Amino acid sequence: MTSDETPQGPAIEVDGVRRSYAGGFEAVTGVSFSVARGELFALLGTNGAGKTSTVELLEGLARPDSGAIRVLGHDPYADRAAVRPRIGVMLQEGGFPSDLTAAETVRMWAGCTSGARPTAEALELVGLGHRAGVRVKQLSGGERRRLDLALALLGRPEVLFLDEPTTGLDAEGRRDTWELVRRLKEDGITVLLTTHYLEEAEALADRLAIMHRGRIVTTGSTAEVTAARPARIRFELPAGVAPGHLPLGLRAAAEGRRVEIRTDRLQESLTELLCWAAESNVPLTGLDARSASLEEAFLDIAKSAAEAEGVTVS
Ligand SMILES: Nc1ncnc2c1ncn2[C@@H]1O[C@H](COP(=O)(O)OP(=O)(O)OP(=O)(O)O)[C@@H](O)[C@H]1O
Repeated sequence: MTSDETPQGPAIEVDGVRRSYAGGFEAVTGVSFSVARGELFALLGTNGAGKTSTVELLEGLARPDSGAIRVLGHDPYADRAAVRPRIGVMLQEGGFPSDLTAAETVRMWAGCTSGARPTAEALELVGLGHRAGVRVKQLSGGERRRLDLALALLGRPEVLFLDEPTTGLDAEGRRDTWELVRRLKEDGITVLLTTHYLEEAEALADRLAIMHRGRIVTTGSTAEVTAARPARIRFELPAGVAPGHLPLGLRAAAEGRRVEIRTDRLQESLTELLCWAAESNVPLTGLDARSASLEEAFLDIAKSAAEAEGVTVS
């Protein structure tokens, strides 16, 4: 262990990082966040927000123009030899020779990984034990993603980078991967996840950051990110009862008999609505009350960021 490494310090620290590409386009414009050991942190964002550009810096594949990055206490670019054996990277496209079997692929990869798990263990870990002898080209898309994951886990990493791990998987494959990621977390692995699936971040992340145009627009737990967004109550009024009959305090938008109320005080508004319905003897068909989802928060954030830039989003 080197002097700059604190065992209890964050697994990842990013401070004021900027990255430009040839031609001067700045894709990452001053990003800061930190990820505690054993935490799962999700990096979300609109298309082209700069997630991949940021993650590549953390993986030591490029050097930031300015700002500082520490992964397990080291600069991942300057000190790549110290960091690389301790991280696992699951790429979006594995790109293996398609004529090799799953087991041969793992063995080939193990040849360049220090302290690699045995092949059978790596395949079992991702539920591919029974597919060891199958050629890569005969694996399903979901199985190939799991093979990508087996390779990322081969060196027993302390920090795992998952880039869109469930893209192309069906609902069951996605749930299986989530279970696996949860188990890895229970084993104490720190995970940095990028995903376009907000429900994936909602299901897995301890904390998350939403990026837009190279910067972090909001960060926190799902509950913190959604807390600032209004909750929603929906129902249908019976014929003969107009939305105008609702209590004045409830800001209701109506379309025919369907009513939607947006509120920052879900419990109070719901109580007010239910008391009114009981007193007035009005049945509320299809009543549904819920806090804002991460998806709503994300869409709101993307919309306000675009509006601030003068772009209209429908
Ligand atoms: N090699 C490159 N040269 C020039 N510009 C680039 C390069 N790579 C990415 N960019 C630009 O940098 C910006 C951020 O790209 P990046 O791939 O980091 O975003 P992202 O958030 O990962 O996007 P997505 O969700 O669409 O994959 C985009 O505008 C992209 O066009």
